[in-house]
Amino acid sequence: MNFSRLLKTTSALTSRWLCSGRFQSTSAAAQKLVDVSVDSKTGVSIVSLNRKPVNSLSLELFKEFCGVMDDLESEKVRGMILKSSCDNVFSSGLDITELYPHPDEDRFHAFWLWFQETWIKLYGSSFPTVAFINGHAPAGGCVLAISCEYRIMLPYYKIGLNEAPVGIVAPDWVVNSLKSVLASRKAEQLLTSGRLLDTQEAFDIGLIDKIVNNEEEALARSEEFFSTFDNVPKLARALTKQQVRKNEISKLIKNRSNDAKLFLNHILRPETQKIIGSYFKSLKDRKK
Ligand SMILES: CCCCCCCC/C=C\C=C\CC(=O)SCCNC(=O)CCNC(=O)[C@H](O)C(C)(C)COP(=O)(O)OP(=O)(O)OC[C@H]1O[C@@H](n2cnc3c(N)ncnc32)[C@H](O)[C@@H]1OP(=O)(O)O
Repeated sequence: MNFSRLLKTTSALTSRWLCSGRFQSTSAAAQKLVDVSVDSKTGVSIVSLNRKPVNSLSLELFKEFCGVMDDLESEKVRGMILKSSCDNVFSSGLDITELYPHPDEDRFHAFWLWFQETWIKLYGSSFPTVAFINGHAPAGGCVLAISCEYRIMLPYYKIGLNEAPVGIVAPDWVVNSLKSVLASRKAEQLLTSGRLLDTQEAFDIGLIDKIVNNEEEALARSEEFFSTFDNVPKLARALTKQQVRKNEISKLIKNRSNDAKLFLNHILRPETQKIIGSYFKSLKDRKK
């Protein structure tokens, strides 16, 4: 099966979940969780995550984001910049309330499939993608950033994969996305320590590509990146990117339901619930 068809294909079980109207946000019409605008100078789409206060990643946000990615694919956009509308936070990662306390199993299954779908669409997109990391990007926030092709970050924020200290083990598709950016040894150090790096450290190890001081500079640096493809036929670029990324994506597509089951079992374990619970409490207590 060719890769474009594989991207559109998923198991019957997965399709049933992804297509079902269950877990529809009642306020979806009232509040957009993902905003899209177009930079009139460059024709590039700017996609802003807009789930206040910290862009924690919920099932509803994933669904909306996937819809936006489908639109951008069919409009054949020149490129996309992913950023945040929240002050100081790009994304705070998975919404912990989707994981704790003891999530509803059906909702959690759907939540995980939509997280996978988000990664498949972002990592496998045909158009060039830039993450403008305009705030902290821990855990799932970092996963979004490393799924893009190029990363530009404002100073003094933190980025990394701090799953291990939260009692969560990263699946191979997340590990391999990180290894597509960093050498294996650096990726392992970052994952096993769960350390969050500041902008300068992230730049020094190659986790991000550029440091900028403001949005204007970010747009200029993004444009430099997009223009490196101006003389490359769109289709050839897209197929080449997918050629590089297809093994990881194909592996997940064939294993989606199992990956969801594994994660659910892991999350439901009393020890995992306990660790996530005390982590969440410490997050809340920080402000007291
Ligand atoms: C077989 C096993 C397979 C395992 C597969 C594993 C898959 C691995 C792949 C990805 C996994 C990802 C896991 C996650 O993403 S878990 C989430 C991890 N996130 C974090 O650790 C970040 C936590 N948040 C923070 O550190 C800060 O909030 C920060 C982002 C730095 C922003 O700080 P600040 O601006 O000071 O804002 P507050 O801390 O006051 O936050 C405002 C309110 O938002 C709540 N909050 C923050 N983050 C989350 C979150 N992720 N989920 C839910 N809620 C969150 C916070 O508690 C505040 O609430 P309140 O106002 O009520 O106090």
